[in-house]
Amino acid sequence: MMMGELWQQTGSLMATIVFVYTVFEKFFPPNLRDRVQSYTHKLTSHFYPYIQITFPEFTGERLKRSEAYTCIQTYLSANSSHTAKRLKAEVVRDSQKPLVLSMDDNEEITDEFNGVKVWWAASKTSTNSQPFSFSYYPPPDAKRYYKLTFHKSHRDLITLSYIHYVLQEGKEIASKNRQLKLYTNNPSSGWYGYKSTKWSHVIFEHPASFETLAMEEKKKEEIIKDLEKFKGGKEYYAKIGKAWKRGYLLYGPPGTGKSTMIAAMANFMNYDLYDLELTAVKDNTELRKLLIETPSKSIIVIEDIDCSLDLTGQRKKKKEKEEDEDQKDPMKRAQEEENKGSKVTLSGLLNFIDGIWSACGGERIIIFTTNFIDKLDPALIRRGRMDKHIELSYCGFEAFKVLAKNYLDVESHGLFPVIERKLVETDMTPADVAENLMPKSVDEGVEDCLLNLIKALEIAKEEEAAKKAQEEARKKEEEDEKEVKDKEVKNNEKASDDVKENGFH
Ligand SMILES: Nc1ncnc2c1ncn2[C@@H]1O[C@H](COP(=O)(O)OP(=O)(O)OP(=O)(O)O)[C@@H](O)[C@H]1O
Ligand SMILES: [Mg+2]
Repeated sequence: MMMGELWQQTGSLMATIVFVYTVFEKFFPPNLRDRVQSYTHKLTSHFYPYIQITFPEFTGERLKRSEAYTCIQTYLSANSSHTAKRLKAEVVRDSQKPLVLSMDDNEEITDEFNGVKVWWAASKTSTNSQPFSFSYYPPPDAKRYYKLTFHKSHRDLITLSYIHYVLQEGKEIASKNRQLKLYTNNPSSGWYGYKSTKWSHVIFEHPASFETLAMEEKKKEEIIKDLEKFKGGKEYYAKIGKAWKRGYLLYGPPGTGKSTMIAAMANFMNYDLYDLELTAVKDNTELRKLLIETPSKSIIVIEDIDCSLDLTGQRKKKKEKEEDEDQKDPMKRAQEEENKGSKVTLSGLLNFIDGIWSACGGERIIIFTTNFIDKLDPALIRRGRMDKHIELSYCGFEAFKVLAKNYLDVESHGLFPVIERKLVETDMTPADVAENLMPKSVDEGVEDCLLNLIKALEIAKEEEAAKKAQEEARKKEEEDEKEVKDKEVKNNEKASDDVKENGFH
């Protein structure tokens, strides 16, 4: 205990002073106490070799809750729940833990930093005007604070390093414990009312992780390393003079795990997700306002970017449309323009990704997904904007093994070699493989499920072959038709040449 340490270290005189001080603090009215405190401080500072720093819960004129106090509380909660004898339990908003334990008022614990011992005390002062209060509960206007005590010979170490370390650790622990959120953008018509916001959120509780994600092990490790490097890259990005952000382009057929990978990334990084629905964004100004509001440690996602907007530069049958437009009455045209929705342009999006706006907040990941990478404008996906392109493809044997472990809890089986062969011959998405691995009834065991998958792979192969044959037949038909047409054209040309020749004779 702190008191015991002081007895040993500063002798009985000091202890007496501290004892008197404590008695005064507990039993005397505030105004008298303040005076006594002032005298005892003067007296003790002659003998007392310790420095004390207090961190009040509320600071400033508007009494904002101090960020330092919150960080210290989190740090001490993580460290004190094993050592402190009196704890208080609270339900904290947005925390993953059902109950958060922290040291109770007037409790003290010790901590060590680089071999140096410090003392933390959770205290409160009362500004209650009543001189004596015997109520069990603290008065409503009690002011809480943490008090850090350390020997004056360690002044620099504590003030320059330890406090910084505690605040950083507190932040880190809080960010690990908090519940992740999934945000979606609101249409701008609802941005400015009472309590309205640009983004709505729900708690994000997707169970996806890199462990359960079915893909080649090597590729998975590469992505994990890339994310780790990004997370710890604050200094690196500052050194190379680049905004601390990273862009990923996930592409592949439907059902290959693009959305699942985004969820796994959010869980791995412990970042909130901002799912940006571009079709609900009217123009580039709105886009900028939305993106500016995304804080650091967030992942901004634009799914199916090729479908979201006219970002590919491939305007559908533009000429036909323009001709139609010319004949429309102007009122109707204006109304349609209004209803058409988004006018976000490729350059608007690129400006944000590249521009100075994107640096606000820092530590942000931007992810685009698409089923058709070839459809995208190269400007959108060039390296530097989308730093890493990740292909998610049909299920290979390695990916299958992950799914078999997830769904059936098996790592090897006599049927695995058959499945390996069949997966090479047939394109099946991980989503379909997973579906086939799921037991269809309570009686189905591992082998039944694997046999179901083999059957599904055989059917898929037959269907693929039939489709291929159909496609080839269609192509052949087209070629035959073309040949007949070419022949006809040639015959007609020959006939007209003959007529011309005959005419000259
Ligand atoms: N690689 C994978 N690993 C684990 N599960 C997967 C994988 N791919 C697909 N799945 C399973 O299939 C379901 C659909 O996958 P997901 O939504 O991630 O596909 P997608 O690539 O985003 O498809 P789309 O292009 O249609 O959006 C998921 O819920 C998941 O259970
Ligand atoms: Mg998806």
